[in-house]
Amino acid sequence: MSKSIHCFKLPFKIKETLVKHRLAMSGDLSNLSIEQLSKITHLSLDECEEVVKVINNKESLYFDPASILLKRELAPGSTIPTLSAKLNNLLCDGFPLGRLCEIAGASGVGKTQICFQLCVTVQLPEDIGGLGADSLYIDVDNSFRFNRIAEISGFLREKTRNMIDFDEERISEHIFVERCEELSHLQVLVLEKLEPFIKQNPQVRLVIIDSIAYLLRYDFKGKAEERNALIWNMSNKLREIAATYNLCVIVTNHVRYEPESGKEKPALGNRWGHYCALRLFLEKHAESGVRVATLTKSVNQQEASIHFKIGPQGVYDAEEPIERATGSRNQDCHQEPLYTLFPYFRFPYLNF
Ligand SMILES: Nc1ncnc2c1ncn2[C@@H]1O[C@H](COP(=O)(O)OP(=O)(O)OP(=O)(O)O)[C@@H](O)[C@H]1O
Repeated sequence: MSKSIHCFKLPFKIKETLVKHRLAMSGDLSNLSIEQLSKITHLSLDECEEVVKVINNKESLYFDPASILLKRELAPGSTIPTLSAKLNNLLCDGFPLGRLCEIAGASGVGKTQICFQLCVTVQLPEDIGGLGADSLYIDVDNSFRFNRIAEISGFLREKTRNMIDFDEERISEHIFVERCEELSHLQVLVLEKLEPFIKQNPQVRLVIIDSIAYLLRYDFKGKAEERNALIWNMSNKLREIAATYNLCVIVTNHVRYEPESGKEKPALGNRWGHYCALRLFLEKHAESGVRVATLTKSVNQQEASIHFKIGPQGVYDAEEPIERATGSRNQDCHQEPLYTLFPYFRFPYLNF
């Protein structure tokens, strides 16, 4: 049986390299010679020999110590930042790799705008602390607009004084888009096609499904149990893909009115809420027009809210001061605007 590479006692750096090249399961290595492995991963022949030896030892059973997980969480480029410092702070520096995250809210609150912005910021180059990565956008409710993404990248190009290559054409080459109009298509995509695609495209570190609720709420013809089983299978697969390949999976979700509380809650039922590691709930106050993002679920941050705005650059900070969320890795981020946006960046003149 194929096991996660993390079940084997190998140095952290080697495991990270294997995962980066989408060799995250022992089965992925079974048909590769030491030389082929070295060619793909650029690990030395000695290192590849060690990998093959350890993986072929069927008796070995190993669990990563927490220190290794900590190393990964603190590594530069372990999150995808937005262009709102407050939102990044709320999320502990941005949307985390390795997790299934949800952005929920009513129509027009800004879910898609955040997703568009992340398709740009995930491409920030590695040499300045970004991921230099690609994204896959699964467009379920026909909301994908490249001209809006071009507007966001144009803003960044201007702000970074062309130091970062945010050329429209280049940006567009790093976003894969799949339009999905039927539930059966979404099902096949998530359960069967996504993982092979991720393996073939190791540069993809962000997968967006906008929205997961659209077809599951309105296109489902079967019984409630079948629908729940499908939601379970899809969320399980998405969680597994996020963790195995250390990428961020973001799904957007609609809201439903809950008569008991008189409030709007994320759709797809309470059980769905357990499946995501992080839930961000967006609201827009009808009278004031103020937009609020609330972190309602996180494994490492307390529940808190921030105000945000939407402009040509996508989401950005509203002026109101906010209380600092606990657990942020970047303790000085309130003093230095550059670092609030991109914690690991080294452009001293970037000031939004
Ligand atoms: N270029 C722009 N400048 C300023 N605001 C913009 C711009 N483009 C979109 N918006 C604002 O973004 C909001 C729409 O947000 P978004 O598209 O993210 O909605 P959503 O939450 O995804 O809704 P739905 O569930 O219906 O898809 C609108 O209020 C719109 O005015």
